[in-house]
Amino acid sequence: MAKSIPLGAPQASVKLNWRAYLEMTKPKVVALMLLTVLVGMCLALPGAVPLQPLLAGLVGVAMMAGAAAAMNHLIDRRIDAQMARTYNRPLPKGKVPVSHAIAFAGGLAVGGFALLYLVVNALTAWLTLASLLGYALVYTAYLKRATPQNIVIGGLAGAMPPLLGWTSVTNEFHGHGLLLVIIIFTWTPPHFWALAIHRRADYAKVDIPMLPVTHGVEFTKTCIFLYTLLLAVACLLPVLVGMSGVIYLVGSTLLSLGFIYKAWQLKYHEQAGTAMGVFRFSIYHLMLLFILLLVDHYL
Ligand code: HEM
Ligand SMILES: CC(C)=CCC/C(C)=C/CC/C(C)=C/COP(=O)(O)OP(=O)(O)O
Repeated sequence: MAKSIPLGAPQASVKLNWRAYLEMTKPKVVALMLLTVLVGMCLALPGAVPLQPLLAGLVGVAMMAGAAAAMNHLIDRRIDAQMARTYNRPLPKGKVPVSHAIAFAGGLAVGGFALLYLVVNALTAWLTLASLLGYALVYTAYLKRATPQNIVIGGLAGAMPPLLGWTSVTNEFHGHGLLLVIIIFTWTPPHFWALAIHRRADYAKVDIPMLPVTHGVEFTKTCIFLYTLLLAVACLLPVLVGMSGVIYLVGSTLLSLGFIYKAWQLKYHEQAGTAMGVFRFSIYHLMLLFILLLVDHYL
């Protein structure tokens, strides 16, 4: 009987820790990014994607994106502790010591870079490192606290994954890969600002100059609406350059109309929960858009 307590307790705490480390990598965000990496890889080649760069590329980008997310948790731990959405994160809650989080983020970053550099190619390794630094340092440590355009500029780092997939299997830049980056880049402001409207008080409390705090909710709604129009144009680019066909055209047009409608509702007919509805829609929009690109490519 006396033995069952010491045996049970460490198991429980190891399990708890494992979840805390996973949480620091923002697994759902990284999962959607990996879908865009995969689509970048598939669209880059007419036939089957070779297995080695496919697997090593996905794992390497996942490790470096997870490292960037853990660095974001480290840098933001003090403001996270004060916001209702984030106070429960592993670092503010003391579930992971800061020194362990630094080692975890550093280890993931070095491991991911080495994997990409040695097994995939140097171009992808350096581009992924630039994305990591763009998100963890340029966005999190600087832009986030400096300007309401923080997520517009910083969004470039988060938009890079399809290009990272493209270079993983071709070892070269291509304009078509950049088009996919432009789509995610244009998608990011309506994605984030919808959430920022809902969480405006959180950001105001910790003095983070998000657009609804600095320019007001009405102005932010207008910007969201205008960005959904810009995104609809960006989503047509793959068809205009001949990369995608009718299946993608029809599907992406429906998604664009849906997003524009949601943003219109937010601007002119907001009810409780509309802003979070736009935020959730944005995630399904991007996921379905990239699935459509894939389906269209192979059918
Ligand atoms: C600078 C660019 C971006 C900003 C500022 C941003 C911001 C956010 C924020 C604040 C959340 C809420 C997280 C939470 O509830 O704790 C979120 C959720 C999410 N974001 Fe973004 N995001 C960005 C780019 C991206 C990109 C590029 C992707 C995917 C390709 C993405 C996919 C997601 C997903 C899937 C979620 C839901 C996560 C969950 O439910 O746990 N985001 N984003
Ligand atoms: C290598 C590579 C592809 C890097 C990309 C890294 C990455 C995980 C980007 C995600 C963007 C994101 C969720 C931003 C939110 O940060 P926030 O600090 O505004 O939100 P938070 O308050 O929820 O932390």
